[in-house]
Amino acid sequence: MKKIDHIGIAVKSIDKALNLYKNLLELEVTGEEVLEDRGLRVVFVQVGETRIELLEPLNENSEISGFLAKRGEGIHHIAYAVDNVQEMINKSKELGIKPLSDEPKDGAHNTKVAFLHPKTTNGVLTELVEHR
Ligand SMILES: C[C@H](C(=O)O)C(=O)SCCNC(=O)CCNC(=O)[C@H](O)C(C)(C)COP(=O)(O)OP(=O)(O)OC[C@H]1O[C@@H](n2cnc3c(N)ncnc32)[C@H](O)[C@@H]1OP(=O)(O)O
Ligand SMILES: [Co+2]
Repeated sequence: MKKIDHIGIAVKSIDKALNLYKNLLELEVTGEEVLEDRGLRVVFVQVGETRIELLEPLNENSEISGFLAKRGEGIHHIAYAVDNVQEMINKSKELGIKPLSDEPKDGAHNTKVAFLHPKTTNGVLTELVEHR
């Protein structure tokens, strides 16, 4: 599978952001999911073969709170669909790219995910996604 799985966008309010994606662009919006561990509310918007992932903080300790405080709303990460996240974590280390965990973690919609540190990926926080 070679495609961009989704583009993550940090927003203050998903409901307000949907004015663009739903009301203007009339894209299909999937059900919301709450990721308590990450402190996030997440909604996906289908765009052809890929998706936009809208990320809203549930609290000030969420995984995107620092980003919103420092940079404001905007593109947060790009996620690539891969066949095996664990293999990609191992391979990234061999290539000098720094994974943020040694093992995959749970992502939205029953996925396994890993992130690569933006300092080792040209300033772009990069996510690897494996659909179960
Ligand atoms: C699960 C779900 C799913 O898809 O299924 C998701 O996407 S969850 C999506 C949300 N979850 C995650 O992102 C989890 C993984 N992310 C992280 O662990 C962290 O956000 C992190 C390690 C990338 C950055 O955390 P940190 O505490 O180091 O934050 P800092 O603010 O100190 O950032 C350190 C340096 O990285 C830069 N930086 C931080 N965040 C980003 C970003 N999103 N894109 C590009 N650069 C970034 C900062 O500007 C700073 O650069 P400088 O030093 O030059 O100022
Ligand atoms: Co994501």
